[in-house]
Amino acid sequence: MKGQPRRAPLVAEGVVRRFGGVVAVAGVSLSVPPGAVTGLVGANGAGKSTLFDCLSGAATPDAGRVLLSGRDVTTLPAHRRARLGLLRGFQQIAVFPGLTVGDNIRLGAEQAGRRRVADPVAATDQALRTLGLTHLRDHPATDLPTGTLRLVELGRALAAAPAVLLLDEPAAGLDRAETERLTALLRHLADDGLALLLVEHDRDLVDRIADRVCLMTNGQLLTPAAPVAAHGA
Ligand SMILES: Nc1ncnc2c1ncn2[C@@H]1O[C@H](COP(=O)(O)OP(=O)(O)OP(=O)(O)O)[C@@H](O)[C@H]1O
Repeated sequence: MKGQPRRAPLVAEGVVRRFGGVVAVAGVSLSVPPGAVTGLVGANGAGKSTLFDCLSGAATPDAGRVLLSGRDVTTLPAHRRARLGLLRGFQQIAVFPGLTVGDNIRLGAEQAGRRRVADPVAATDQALRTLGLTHLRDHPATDLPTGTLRLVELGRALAAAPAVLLLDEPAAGLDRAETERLTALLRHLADDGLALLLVEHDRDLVDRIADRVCLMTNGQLLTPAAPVAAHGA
C-alpha cells in the first residue's frame, strides 16, 4: 500500500443475509481499503458469494449496512452502486460475443454514467492499454482464449473507473502464464489506488497477491485483518 492510510471506500457493518433457515452471512463487518488487495477465502458454502452479492447490490442484506465512501448504499441496486464506483466481476465470464472487444469494454464506460466517466472512448482506450488488448480492439469477442476473455471482462469494469472492485474467482480457467499475468495486473491496479476484494479458491494466488486475507466460515469472518505480506511498501 502506498502513502498514508486513506478511508476505506467500502465498509460492511454487521451484514446478515438469510435464506429461509440458512444464515448464509451471519453479521459480517469488513472494510476494504484503497491501494490494497483484500483476499476472502473459505470453504464451499461459507457465504463468500452471498457476501459479495450484499456488497455489490445483487442482494439486499436482512440486517446491517453497506457503506460506499461513507454513503449508505445498503438498499441501492448494483447499477446504482456501479455509478458510485463499485464494480464486480463474476466467476462466469460474461462478455457479449456479438460485440467487439472494444465495444464490450466501452459498455462499462457507458454504464458508469457521464458524471463518473466523462469520455467513454478515452476510458476504453485507457483500459485497452492497461490490459494489453489494444491490438484486439476491433476483434469480435468470440473465439478468444479464456484468459483474454477474462481480461475483456476486467476491462469492462476498469473502463467504469472503479474505486472498488470485487472479483469472484478471476483466475478460474486460466493457465499458469495467464494467472501470472492477471496477478501482476491486479497488483498494479491495487498499487495505483484501487480497493480490491478478491474471492479466490487458489490459496497460493491469494497469499501471493493479498495484503491481508479474511477467512470466512459458516457465514462469519474469522480473521478480519490478518496481515500476509507487505506489497509495494
Ligand atoms: N439462493 C439461495 N437459496 C438458498 N440457500 C442459498 C442460496 N444461495 C446460497 N445459499 C446457501 O447459503 C450458504 C452460503 O452460500 P454461498 O454460495 O454464499 O457460499 P460460498 O462461500 O460462496 O460457496 P462457494 O465457494 O461454493 O461459491 C450455503 O449454505 C448455501 O447453500
